[in-house]
Amino acid sequence: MAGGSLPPPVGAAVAAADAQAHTDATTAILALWLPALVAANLFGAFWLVKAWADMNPRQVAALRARLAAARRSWALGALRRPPAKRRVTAAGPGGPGGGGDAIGSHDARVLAEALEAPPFALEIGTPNSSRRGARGSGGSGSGSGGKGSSSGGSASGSAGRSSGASGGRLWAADVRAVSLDWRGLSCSYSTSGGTKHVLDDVFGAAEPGEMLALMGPSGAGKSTLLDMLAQRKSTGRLGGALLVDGAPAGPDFLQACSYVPQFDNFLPVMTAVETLQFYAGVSLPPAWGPARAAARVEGALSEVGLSHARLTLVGGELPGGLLLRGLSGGERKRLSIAAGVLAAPSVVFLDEPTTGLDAFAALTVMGYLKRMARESGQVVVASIHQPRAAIWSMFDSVSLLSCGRLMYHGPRDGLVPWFESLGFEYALEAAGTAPDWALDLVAVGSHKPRPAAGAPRTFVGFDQVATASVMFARKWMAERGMPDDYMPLGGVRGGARGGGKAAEAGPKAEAAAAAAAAAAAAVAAESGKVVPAGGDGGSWGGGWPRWASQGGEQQQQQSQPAQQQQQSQPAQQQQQQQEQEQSRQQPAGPPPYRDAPFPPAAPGCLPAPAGAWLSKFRWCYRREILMITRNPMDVAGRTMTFAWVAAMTGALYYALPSDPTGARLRINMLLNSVAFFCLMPYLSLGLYMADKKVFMADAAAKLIPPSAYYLAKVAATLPFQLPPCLAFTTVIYGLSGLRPEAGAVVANGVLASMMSLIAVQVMHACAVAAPTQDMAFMYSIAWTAVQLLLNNFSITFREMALPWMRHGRWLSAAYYAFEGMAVVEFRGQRVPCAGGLDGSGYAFLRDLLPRSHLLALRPVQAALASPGDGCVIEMGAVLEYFGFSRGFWPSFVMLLGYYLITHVITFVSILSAAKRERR
Ligand SMILES: Nc1ncnc2c1ncn2[C@@H]1O[C@H](COP(=O)(O)OP(=O)(O)OP(=O)(O)O)[C@@H](O)[C@H]1O
Repeated sequence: MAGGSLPPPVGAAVAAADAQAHTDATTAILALWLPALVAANLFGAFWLVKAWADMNPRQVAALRARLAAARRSWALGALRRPPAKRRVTAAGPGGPGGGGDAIGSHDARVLAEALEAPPFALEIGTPNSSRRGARGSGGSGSGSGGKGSSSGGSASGSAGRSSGASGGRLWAADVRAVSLDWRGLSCSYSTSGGTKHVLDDVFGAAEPGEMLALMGPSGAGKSTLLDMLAQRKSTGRLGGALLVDGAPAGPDFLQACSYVPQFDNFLPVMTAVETLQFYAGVSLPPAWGPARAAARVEGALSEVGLSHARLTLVGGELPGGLLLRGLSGGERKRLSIAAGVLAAPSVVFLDEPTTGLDAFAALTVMGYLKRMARESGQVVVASIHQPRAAIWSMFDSVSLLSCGRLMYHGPRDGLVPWFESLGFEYALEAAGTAPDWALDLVAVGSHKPRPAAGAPRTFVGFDQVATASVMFARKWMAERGMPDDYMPLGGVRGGARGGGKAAEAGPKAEAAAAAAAAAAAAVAAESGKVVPAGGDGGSWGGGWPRWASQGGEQQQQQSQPAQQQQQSQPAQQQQQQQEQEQSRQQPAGPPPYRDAPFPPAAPGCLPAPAGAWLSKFRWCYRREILMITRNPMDVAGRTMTFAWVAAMTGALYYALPSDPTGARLRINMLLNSVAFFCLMPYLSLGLYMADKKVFMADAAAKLIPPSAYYLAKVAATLPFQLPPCLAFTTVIYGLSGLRPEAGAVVANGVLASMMSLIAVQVMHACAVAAPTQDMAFMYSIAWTAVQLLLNNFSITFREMALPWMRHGRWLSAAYYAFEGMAVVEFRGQRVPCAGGLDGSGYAFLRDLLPRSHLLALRPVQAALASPGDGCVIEMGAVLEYFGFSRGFWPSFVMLLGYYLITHVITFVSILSAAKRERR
């Protein structure tokens, strides 16, 4: 900047007034920033200590005990003697606190209990037969199937509360025993390569107290089948029927079953007991009341052997990378199971419950499940990979899949005999355990070599798999006296499938079918043990078993080539209506499962019991509070970061002068603080992404209505979002010495808070709407760029050459906040200039008008130096330059509208995320 000589200011009165103003401003500065900074740090420190205390209950209990002991000693005057050392533990209602040793011995005890009697030598084929007898359903045996399936569904409810089963177990008395029967389950996807069939005509059944293993090579369709049975599947073209006690599963089935995912979504910062309390709160009927729910929680902890760890954090990685020590893998899995069975479901589905566990932990977990099924009559269906012998022996029955086809369903001990009957040889020494052998046998794929001469034979190719599945279907149906019209269809349905590959119609498929027929004939001829049954004996090699209740037309409908199946929607609807009409006119006959849409009811449309919404809201709110306050990076971290960045920024702009130079710096600082509010919420993006995962898991389990979740989140987070922002703006305001009027301080704080809330909300919306974290970053960066560029500062809207770009102001919350804050700061503010321009102001004019001879003239310089007692500078001129006119209220209303819109966008994104399948 060019220098310039400045005549000395004149006017003693003006100088005195300036000095007084300066003193006042300094007082205002000190009155504002110091308390704000101290308060922010105390606030952050409080939550930091609280987070530590909440997450270390044992240490806190020990500390308290020490303090109490010290107080007692002091009271007794025995301070001189050191108190005797004693081990202090946090004894909770579930039992005394324990260390790692206790966990091991406890596991061993629980395992011993689980193994104590029948589980490893179970009666095959008729598990829990005494229970079924007690139910009085008189027909739910696995042999009934089809028409005769379990007609006594309603009676089973009460009878299922087997008194003998309870044995003191908490959930046993509340479990309503049910039998399941699934038929013709199919799932296919439209892919770029054509229709991909991942499940085809899968059937099966499970009885109360039965433990069923879903097995198959990778990609065989286990998870898909599990999801369909658990009514969680929402993508793909689904077909088939699920019967519960002989009747098509209704919406209430969702409430009667629970699903334990492979990977839980527990919050690392919650203890085991808090986690179960939450799940009890959202899954138990409100009518239970707190006392009964609490008893159920403690009982469940004790059932799965976690009483000793009730106060242990779940642990794991917090968003941001902080690792919390917590439950071991096996304990976590048991907690998952406890959460799944809290509401005493009739059926428990588990996706790979042993994956990731060591051998002993896996055995312990399966031991719990076995005992639970045996004692409470729950059906337990678990997908499992290569179970070790001890675990295998706990299962009553097994469903073996390959390439989406059912290879076997039935008693565990029937698996080997079935495949032996097909001509495959099982030798324990060479093949390992039965499940290992069966998996090797049915796994097919391009990389599977044909067995060498003399080596044990296995399936090679999808065609053999398809053939064997047809043979098994016939055997299964025949054994159960299923309707005669259940026949494999003759001919080829246009698709050869294998290893999850998309089906292709056409000559290739026909060739495959021919090969299948040949292979089947070879297998049958070689073994000489299985003779294809049915009227179309020669055609089974390429055909598919089909459920058909009304003869040929319906079979035809299902056996159409893929392109014919994709009829126009109205035509399909018309046909469905006709079929429904037909079935109504025929009172007798097979159950109308074929007409039942799958899933039977729109997920998430369960009638919520009265008071359930409020109760779920309360539990979600509680969980949110724990999540926020226990993560040191959340409330505490954010508040302190805001406060210290504010202190640094304020120090940069310390005590800005009230002159034209000061005006420029104030404008810069206001814009910087707005930009800061746009950037700081990036701290929360990871938190929101992690939170979304938790919500989607709960939504998939239909545990929490999105509205309850969202409102609870807003209610819990809002009070914690405001303090950091207020601390930031107050510290900066004070240090820089902005307009020292109470109204201006409040207005600035409100506008800054709105800007901060909007930015945080935008991050939340991006996290929810984006499918991945990278995409969420892209969305947020796009928004931030708009805020930083379109705020009327570096280029004003009227200066933009492209007029349409000016409409960008509607997207810029930063613009409204900046405008409002600038107007609050400058409107109506007059700075006395009786003392004349100071050196920098004069130099500024010289820079602005370098060639002006006027400024060099002595009279002009004298006038600038001493313009007279009435001289004032109108700071509002700054606003005119930027074209700012909206004051506090219009800016506030614009920001409020913006904020509400971001909430609407977030909520709509949450609704859409809740519908997405979580796989
Ligand atoms: N949305 C989808 N679109 C296309 N194919 C899909 C889709 N979801 C699943 N699949 C395919 O369905 C097949 C079966 O998947 P599924 O997860 O049920 O197998 P799995 O037996 O559980 O496998 P794993 O043991 O490896 O988990 C796989 O080939 C998979 O690629």
